[in-house]
Amino acid sequence: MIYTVTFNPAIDYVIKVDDLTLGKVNRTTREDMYCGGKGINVSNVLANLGIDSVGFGFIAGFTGDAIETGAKQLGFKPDFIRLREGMTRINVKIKSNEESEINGQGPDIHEDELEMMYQKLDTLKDGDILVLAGSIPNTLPEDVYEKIMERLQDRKIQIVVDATKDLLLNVLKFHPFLIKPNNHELGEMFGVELKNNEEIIEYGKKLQEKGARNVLISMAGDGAILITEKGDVHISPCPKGEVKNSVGAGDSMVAGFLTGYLKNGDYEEALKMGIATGSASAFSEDLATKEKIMELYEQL
Ligand SMILES: Nc1ncnc2c1ncn2[C@@H]1O[C@H](COP(=O)(O)OP(=O)(O)O)[C@@H](O)[C@H]1O
Ligand SMILES: O=P(O)(O)OC[C@H]1O[C@](O)(COP(=O)(O)O)[C@@H](O)[C@@H]1O
Repeated sequence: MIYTVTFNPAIDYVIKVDDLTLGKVNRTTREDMYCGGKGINVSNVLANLGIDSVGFGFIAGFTGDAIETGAKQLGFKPDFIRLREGMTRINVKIKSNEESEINGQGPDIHEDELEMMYQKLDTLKDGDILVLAGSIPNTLPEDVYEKIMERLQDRKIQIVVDATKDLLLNVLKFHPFLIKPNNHELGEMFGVELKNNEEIIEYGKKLQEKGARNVLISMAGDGAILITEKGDVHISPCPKGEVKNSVGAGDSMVAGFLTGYLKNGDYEEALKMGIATGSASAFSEDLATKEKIMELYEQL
């Protein structure tokens, strides 16, 4: 079974505003609301691709209720822990002349509530896949993903981590199966700006030296680079098209990669499915449908 963990789910409020002006009343020309948060997006797109998953995470308040109901409609099994106080965040994504995002910090998670998550994770078995994705509310220590991986290290569970900075760097010693920073996040981790593919590969390999097995670096409209545990480097462009909403493109790429990999363990196939799925989400208002993914896959 595939399990996704979203410590910090969100309602994504995606609005279009002509010529956003700070300090003035702006009016939207379009608004959409989606269940979001990185693990939830991965489960959503896996469901669109016909693959079952269970969504773990923390929810709170009426926005949390909406996430729980939404998950069932999206086609994956919600198994969220309800926090006793606070509110699942609403992340605002503004599409204007530029794209801007305001992501909330999320509700507090108390020690006993975190313990409930550890107990759920203790039920995972050899052969399961676990996706740890997204930020954590800022009341939690930056080593929480590390603690989860340490706890599971004796089981044959393939773990994917999609997070940034220390949350990601701290887990590398436990050899995650896959990590997926984007090129900017990769540069930030080392305090450098990466200007070309050679530099991206050089720094991607540093994450491998620190313990990651496969490193997938997404580069938005420039495609992605995969550095595999076998030492191969695959560089892939992505299809061209009209970008409608790139929120969740990275999460979609993770779902596509896993779907491709699960066919027969082939990394080139995984990358191809990852690219097609990421781009299918970027070219859609909502996340990728199977039909759109396969249309782009055929073009690659
Ligand atoms: N402008 C775009 N045009 C085509 N594909 C895109 C675009 N933006 C994202 N994608 C697809 O989604 C993948 C992940 O996008 P990216 O923006 O790098 O991830 P993240 O959302 O994690 O920052 C890319 O590798 C690509 O396949
Ligand atoms: O947990 P974080 O890092 O704040 O990210 C949460 C946001 O990321 C998303 O999952 C989108 O992620 P990507 O665009 O990187 O795929 C949104 O749905 C959500 O609002």
